[in-house]
Amino acid sequence: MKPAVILYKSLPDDLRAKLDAHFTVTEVSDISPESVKQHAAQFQQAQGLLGSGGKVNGDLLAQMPALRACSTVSVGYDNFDVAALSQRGVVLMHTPTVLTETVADTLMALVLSSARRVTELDAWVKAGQWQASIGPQHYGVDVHHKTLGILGMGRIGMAAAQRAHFGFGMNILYNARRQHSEAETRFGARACDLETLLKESDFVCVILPMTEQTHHMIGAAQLKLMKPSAILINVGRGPVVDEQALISALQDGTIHAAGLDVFEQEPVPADSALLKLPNVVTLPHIGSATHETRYGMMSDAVDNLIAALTGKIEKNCVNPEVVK
Ligand SMILES: NC(=O)C1=CN([C@@H]2O[C@H](COP(=O)(O)OP(=O)(O)OC[C@H]3O[C@@H](n4cnc5c(N)ncnc54)[C@H](OP(=O)(O)O)[C@@H]3O)[C@@H](O)[C@H]2O)C=CC1
Ligand SMILES: O=CC(=O)O
Repeated sequence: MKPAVILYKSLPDDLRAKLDAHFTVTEVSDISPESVKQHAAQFQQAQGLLGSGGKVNGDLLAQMPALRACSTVSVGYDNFDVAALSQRGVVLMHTPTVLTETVADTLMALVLSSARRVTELDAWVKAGQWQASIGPQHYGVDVHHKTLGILGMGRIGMAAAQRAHFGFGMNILYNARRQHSEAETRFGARACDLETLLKESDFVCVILPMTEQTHHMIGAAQLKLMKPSAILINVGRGPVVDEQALISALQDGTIHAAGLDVFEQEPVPADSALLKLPNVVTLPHIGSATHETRYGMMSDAVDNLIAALTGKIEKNCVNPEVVK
């Protein structure tokens, strides 16, 4: 008999057919308590869970006694209580690598659009306000040959450094837990402590996962260390930056501007002060959102679940220590 799985994300037809060939699939709209209650029998029997969004914690695990593997369509896994999964012997699979280059492109888009005021001036032109030659009040700041500080020199950090170094001749600083010799050799990147990175960077780029250690790693004190001309970019996770402190820093000129793909609450509330600031570029968490990359992520997530439940896990496992 094929293992039962819960799917909480719509898949393209070919990937859904592949999943159906291996599993008995119940598709649900989400994994909210209401949805779990509505499909209680299927959740009880499911050995696998595939999707993205929604918390997978002790409460959900209690409703899924047969669960053996989760497969998330994301690289970040802060929605999962990994300790609880590991304690139960449930493997967690994710989709690193396939999205790395696309997210680095998004980061550079935020660097360029915040420095050159692309979205602000686009709105200005479309509002019919371009009536005469522009003057200094519309100028931006240069990106090329400036200093880019990368907070989190992992897969995406490396891809961002590559773009900044070779494409824009930028100096690269980085902060991570360990030394990244490859970044130093290939991109001339310099390892430094957080304080030095904040003080010396023209662009501070946050590409960190959300963990207990990274929560509010950038707060009022850290923003004060940045240059008044500096721009903060966040493509990691919203709660790594204290959003209230960021709003104050943007309002009082502590820093120059920000480019944000992620927020403390998503979707960002419509009345957030961030949305009223002209010196902030906001995106709706689109780091990996291209047709090609989202397809690749879903494809990897399907393969990951097949490997975890019916084959051999060779990559993409968050908690390999539970694999028997
Ligand atoms: N906006 C979006 O759509 C997307 C956002 N993301 C986010 O980006 C994150 C990074 O992805 P990826 O590059 O693939 O992940 P990696 O695991 O490859 O890189 C994470 C980096 O963060 C560093 N790090 C982790 N904790 C700390 C800490 N406490 N202090 C300093 N450095 C730390 C790691 O340091 P070390 O190298 O020393 O281990 C590593 O360099 C994801 O976890 C996700 O949250 C990812 C994809 C899309
Ligand atoms: O935020 C996206 C991810 O893949 O993580």
